[in-house]
Amino acid sequence: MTASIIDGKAFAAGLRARVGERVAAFVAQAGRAPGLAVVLVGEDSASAVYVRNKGRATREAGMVSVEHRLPADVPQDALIDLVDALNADPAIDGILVQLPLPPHIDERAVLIRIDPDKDVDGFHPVNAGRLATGLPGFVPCTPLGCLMLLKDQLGDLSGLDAVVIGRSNIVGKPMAQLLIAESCTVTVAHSRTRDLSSVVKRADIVVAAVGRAQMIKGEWLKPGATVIDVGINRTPEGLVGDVDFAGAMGVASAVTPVPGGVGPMTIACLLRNALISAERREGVAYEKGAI
Ligand SMILES: Nc1nc2c(c(=O)[nH]1)N[C@@H](CN(C=O)c1ccc(C(=O)N[C@@H](CCC(=O)O)C(=O)O)cc1)CN2
Repeated sequence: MTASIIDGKAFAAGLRARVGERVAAFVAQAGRAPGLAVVLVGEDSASAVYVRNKGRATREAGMVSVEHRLPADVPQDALIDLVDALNADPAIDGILVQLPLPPHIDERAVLIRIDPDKDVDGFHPVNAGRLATGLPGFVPCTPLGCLMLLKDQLGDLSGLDAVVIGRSNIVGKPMAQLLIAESCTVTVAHSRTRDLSSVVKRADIVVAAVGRAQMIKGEWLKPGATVIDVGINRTPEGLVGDVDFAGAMGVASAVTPVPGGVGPMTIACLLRNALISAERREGVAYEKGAI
């Protein structure tokens, strides 16, 4: 069996185009473009690339991109003051603080300060609670992108066995919540999970977000499984995911590649969340689930 490759780059391009069309409709109704503020602290080179790409994608979709670059030694209070100013700015619909933050800054203290209704990253505990209880809110971009790819691939997910490997607040936990909401039977595995290969073997859907290069082996998979690889690991051989891609291709029915799978969906979903935030804030009518 050779699996099909899930083309996240193409799917993300389609989503960005749909967001762009709806941004144009928003501008016609509201008389202004949605505004997205991105805050980068420090010099992390991967973060700098992601922030640049976010700014470009935001502008290409017809939105206003506001970028704030702060030095690596910025005091936490100054970062929080900036978040407060963005919360109060009526032209800003979405606020994102790029992670990771330097070690002297308490990430949670910063994220909790973002107005939940401008929290387009979906990391605020209020939005985590809304997701867990089925209320409308913002869903973190990477798991939202994974879910879109899964639904595009499989249609109705109800009743399927899903294993999420990783329990971070950014990917693993919200991914599990999204799959529960789709009526999957969900197992969350992590570094203490015993006999991980047997847990993975049961799964129709595998979402790997563990942060270890090529850890999930092809022979661990159930034949015909759909595999979503969230990992971005820089190795001497180049960028690889958390899944042994070649091995998975011989067993699974569909696999996301790295690069070109989940990564591009993260930025496309950020644009979607920023647009929805602007629509909600301006009371512009939108069709739920249409994007
Ligand atoms: N505030 C946030 N910080 C971080 C998030 C996030 O969602 N919000 N996610 C990641 C980084 N990230 C976006 O910020 C991100 C990661 C990867 C990609 C992407 O397109 N990856 C490409 C490969 C690009 C490369 O060479 O690195 C791919 O997979 O094809 C986009 C966004 C951590 N921080």
